[in-house]
Amino acid sequence: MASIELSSVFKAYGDHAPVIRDVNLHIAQGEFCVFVGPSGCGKSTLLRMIAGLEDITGGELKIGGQRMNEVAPAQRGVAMVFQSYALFPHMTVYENMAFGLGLAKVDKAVIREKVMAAAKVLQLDQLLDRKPKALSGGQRQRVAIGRAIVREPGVFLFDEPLSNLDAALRVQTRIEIAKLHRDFGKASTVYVTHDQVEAMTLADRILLLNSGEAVARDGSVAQVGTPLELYHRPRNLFVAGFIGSPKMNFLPATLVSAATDHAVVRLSSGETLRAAVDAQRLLPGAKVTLGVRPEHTELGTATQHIIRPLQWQERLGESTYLYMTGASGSTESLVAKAPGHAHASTGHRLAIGLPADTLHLFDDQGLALERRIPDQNQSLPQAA
Ligand SMILES: Nc1ncnc2c1ncn2[C@@H]1O[C@H](COP(=O)(O)OP(=O)(O)OP(=O)(O)O)[C@@H](O)[C@H]1O
Repeated sequence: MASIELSSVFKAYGDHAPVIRDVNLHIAQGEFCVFVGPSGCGKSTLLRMIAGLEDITGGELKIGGQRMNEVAPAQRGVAMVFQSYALFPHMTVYENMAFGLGLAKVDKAVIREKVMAAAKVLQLDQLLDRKPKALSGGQRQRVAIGRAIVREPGVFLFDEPLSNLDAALRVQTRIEIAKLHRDFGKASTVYVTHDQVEAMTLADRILLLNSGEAVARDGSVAQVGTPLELYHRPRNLFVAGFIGSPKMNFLPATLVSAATDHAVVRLSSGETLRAAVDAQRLLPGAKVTLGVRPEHTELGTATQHIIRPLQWQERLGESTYLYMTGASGSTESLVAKAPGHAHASTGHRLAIGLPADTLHLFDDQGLALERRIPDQNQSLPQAA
């Protein structure tokens, strides 16, 4: 049982540019925190620094209130589950799960009790005599998780544990990990993934790392927050573009008028739109970027709308993605998510509704203006 505290944590390999810059984060005991970001942003490095598998160049790491920078991995009270499973091929499932406890000289009867209990939870009890090569990918990953569970660590660290599984097994194992955390939720968990669906569904809080934009920001924190905070209130263009699939549409625009509860902007097509944001810090004429998620567009003219010709459509059954080209004189494209029964012919001019309270607005530095929207949580009524 342990909290994790990262203070001004920094990592550089030799003379190369830092891969982690100034990360400050407090993960409460029992919290499930997901590190997410594009390939190469440094999320595995940050996890490995917590595990003790990478040195910390600067700053401080505390686990359970104790400084850990110089403490050996085995003494940190953490258990790590790797993408590659890292099972011993010559040992059975039972021996793999018992190995760490054996090293720690735990009594054999106690080891047996713990391994059998974990095997039952993970539905491995019929497979204990098998060697890893006789298991499926999903079963191997369950053994790797079981090996971590039996140690009853204060901190669980997961490094892309589902990457080697096929799509269906990923979903199933993701749900199993969420249930395990709910049922044994005293341990703090840090989970690294580049998959935003895993991040959204598993996390109490997400830490998104910058990458690929300005080099000076690589490896720094883009935003920390609950999954819905990052989705509804992304702090900047990078976060807005990373969270959500298909990605948020970005349309260049010019500010026409600004107030504390709305802004009016003109697109390069000449169309004007109102956005429910606090725009008082900007002056009319400012260059801005309007953001709208494909799933928040509405077909038709019932609300403020823009007209765009249809270029392409993808019919998925449950929904249809409509890909529009820019209006004449503009190059930007737009993706709208429509109901599955919707379809149109290429070249048809469609009215795409963009309600004011679904829009995001970013200044010329890419920073979001605060949205003036109601709380996005809606409690469902309970059936009698
Ligand atoms: N031993 C090393 N020496 C020098 N650079 C390294 C070393 N290990 C990692 N890096 C660099 O550090 C950066 C972060 O790597 P890291 O593996 O943490 O990224 P990641 O976000 O986990 O990416 P991925 O999702 O692709 O695994 C990368 O640019 C990588 O090339």
